[in-house]
Amino acid sequence: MSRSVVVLGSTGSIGTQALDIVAAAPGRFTVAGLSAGGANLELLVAQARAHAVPVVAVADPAAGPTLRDALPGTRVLAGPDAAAELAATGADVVLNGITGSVGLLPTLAALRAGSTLALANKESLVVGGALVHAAAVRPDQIVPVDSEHSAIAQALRSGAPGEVHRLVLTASGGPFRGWSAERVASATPQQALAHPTWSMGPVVTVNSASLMNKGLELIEAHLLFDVPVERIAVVVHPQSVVHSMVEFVDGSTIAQASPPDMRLPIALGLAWPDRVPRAARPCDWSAATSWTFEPLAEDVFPAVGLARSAAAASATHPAVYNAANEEGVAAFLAGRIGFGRIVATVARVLEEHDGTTAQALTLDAVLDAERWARARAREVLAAG
Ligand SMILES: NC(=O)C1=CN([C@@H]2O[C@H](COP(=O)(O)OP(=O)(O)OC[C@H]3O[C@@H](n4cnc5c(N)ncnc54)[C@H](OP(=O)(O)O)[C@@H]3O)[C@@H](O)[C@H]2O)C=CC1
Ligand SMILES: CC(=O)[C@@H](O)[C@H](O)COP(=O)(O)O
Ligand SMILES: [Mn+2]
Repeated sequence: MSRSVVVLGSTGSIGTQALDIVAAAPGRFTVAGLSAGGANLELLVAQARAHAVPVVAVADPAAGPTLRDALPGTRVLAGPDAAAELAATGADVVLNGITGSVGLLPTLAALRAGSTLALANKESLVVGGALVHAAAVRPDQIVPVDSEHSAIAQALRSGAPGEVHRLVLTASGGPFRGWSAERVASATPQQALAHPTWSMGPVVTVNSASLMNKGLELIEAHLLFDVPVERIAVVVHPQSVVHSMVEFVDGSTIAQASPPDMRLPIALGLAWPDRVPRAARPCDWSAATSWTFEPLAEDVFPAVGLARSAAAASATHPAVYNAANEEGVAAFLAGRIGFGRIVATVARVLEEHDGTTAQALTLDAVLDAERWARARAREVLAAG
């Protein structure tokens, strides 16, 4: 039977690839809804027409009338809550491909509605933490789409939870691998946006360059697989073919390998636990090739260490880690600050955060921490 799928962030890198997968597997999926920010209405309209989508959501309230004119017969939701409203409609699968912690409420809404959450929007899990788990109404409701976490989920099929010794996240190292700290500090947006192996949206690409992406992924892995951060290692693998590994207690390591192509983990996220035939090309074993692994230069890239400290500090520190970074990335891409100030600002704001002492994390506590971190980061960034 066809699976109904809602795609949040349909006009982005994850969203467009998800719709490619749906189009390439006729009869397997039905698109039940699309959502976007509103920056690319032409594409959103074209997608809605191509997939005969019954509901479209857009964050920009001013885009509502344009969409209603262009899509007669389609229900249009417009405004900041539109994505969460769409996520709550009870589709079989909600793919969250929104960028940033603005994806938190849609993530919670999808889980509460009982939909399988195919999660690319790692920020919502990192900032929401225990809240996200508490919103789930059944086990295994969250299926990772992030390539590393998809790799780990696949590798975990090889053993029982008690047999897992540690998780090993691979990192490409980004465009500044091998650079000195001084050189990294003055990198330009153009340099930061030139990822060596993946073509992705701008925020995750800059996060890869600063290794903040790997810090977020460390916390994401801890939350998804319930493995303490001390038992999650990060290793640099510049080819991005081994997407991560699980080391078992007997010394066996199971790795997942495929050329860097998000269509594979997206397809698996939509079809989990099944695989979609020909979702992506496999490795070519007929050509000579080599895979290399090296330690992360933690002195040049402190972001992963900061994530370890944030995860240990309190339940609201991860939200602060992410919010300060989102502010830093926006300022960097707007040309207001140098690259080195992104992570320096995250470190400073984390240090100043009091953290929650409450037993149970609440949504208000997360949103308060976010608001405080964004305001404080803006002050620090403006002060120069
Ligand atoms: N791209 C990749 O290969 C990978 C991405 N990820 C993660 O997936 C997520 C998406 O990344 P990516 O696709 O690269 O990002 P993009 O910037 O390419 O796309 C972001 C999407 O989110 C939409 N959007 C922005 N704000 C809102 C909002 N308030 N409500 C609804 N939609 C909104 C955008 O719409 P509009 O076009 O209107 O702005 C766009 O469709 C991120 O969390 C990223 O870290 C994880 C692994 C790999
Ligand atoms: C494709 C994907 O999952 C990205 O999150 C990827 O991880 C970015 O690569 P690096 O962060 O390892 O450079
Ligand atoms: Mn990733």
